[in-house]
Amino acid sequence: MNKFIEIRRDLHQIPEIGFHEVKTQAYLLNYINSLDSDRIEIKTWRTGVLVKVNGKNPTKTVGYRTDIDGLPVNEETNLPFPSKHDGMMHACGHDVHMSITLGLLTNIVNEPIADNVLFIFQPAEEGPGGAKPLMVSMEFQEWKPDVIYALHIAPEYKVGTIATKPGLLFAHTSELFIDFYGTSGHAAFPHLTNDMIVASSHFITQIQSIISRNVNPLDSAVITIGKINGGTVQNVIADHVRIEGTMRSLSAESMNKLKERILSMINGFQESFQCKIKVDFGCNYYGVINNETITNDFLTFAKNYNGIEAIECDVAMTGEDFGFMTKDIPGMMFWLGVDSPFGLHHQKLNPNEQAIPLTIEFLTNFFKNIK
Ligand SMILES: CC(=O)N[C@@H](CCC[C@H](N)C(=O)O)C(=O)O
Repeated sequence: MNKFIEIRRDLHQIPEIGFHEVKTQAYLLNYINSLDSDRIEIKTWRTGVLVKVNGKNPTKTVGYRTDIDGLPVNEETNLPFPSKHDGMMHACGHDVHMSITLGLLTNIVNEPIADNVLFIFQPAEEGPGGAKPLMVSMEFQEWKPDVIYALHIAPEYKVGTIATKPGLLFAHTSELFIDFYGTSGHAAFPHLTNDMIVASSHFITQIQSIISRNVNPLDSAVITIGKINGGTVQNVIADHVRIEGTMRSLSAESMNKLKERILSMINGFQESFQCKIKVDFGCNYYGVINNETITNDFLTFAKNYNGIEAIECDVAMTGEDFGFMTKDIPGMMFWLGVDSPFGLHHQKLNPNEQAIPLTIEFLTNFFKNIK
């Protein structure tokens, strides 16, 4: 079996959530240290790893970033190498991202290019966000790349497909955590209580009108509530409900509008339902904005590469803290086809591993041709 498919299977078994990637970091360091080259310099940053491969005749540093965290999803793939961590899974493909990065790193170490290459194994992409604090760290600043690349697996595309576009590729995001506090009591005497199931249910439906009535229809936004918790038993009125969600928008202005409207609805709901409501916007990511020239050059190379079908895709409402990197450093991200019948964040996500060796070979050749 291909060595990097084996590595992907090892990493698949040890998913860890953001800033807890302890076993993952140890696994990565163990592999990177085995490369044993005097061109390599290694630093750790929290649970992440930075690896600089010094070039033969460098005029710049080219960055390549992979995320390394898993998700709190209960795996149901039936694969022979399932997650060993209960309730955790690499359901966003970061195991595939890491193994491709290790393959590219190995090839660049074996056949260095002219420029330095910085490999960034970044923690906490799914939350609370590793890119922003990493970028202000001394470790990153000392080796800051001049240009930066990254990929994300795309279950909906066939293996061999690469999709991207210049400009906005991934949306601006903000998490949304809201707690409703009322008064509990007997289910038969609602007039003596203040029912937070009723208040939060109205709120959940009403916030969807922000999308249809407050956001410019020529712009786009999404509000998704993915989790509701509240109440104790069927005949007691709930005095606390917590809802958890995420918001997406195509513009930073619309994201501000979403937050503004949520806050003003909260004021109204506190008044009309006579309750206390607390909101926390959690982690916020800037949209991934691909540099025009870098992306067009990448697409031209990919379109002419044997075995790759390169297409220009639409913007997606997914989020990525790689957006903080493309905000500051010229760079680009692309979707990589992995042909899984189940999508990102699904408990049955099953990427086709043949994408791993193919992408390592493609990226190695691409890096050799970076001007
Ligand atoms: C590629 C991908 O799926 N990214 C995540 C990023 C999540 C950011 C944050 N935790 C949030 O929920 O807003 C996504 O859900 O798009």
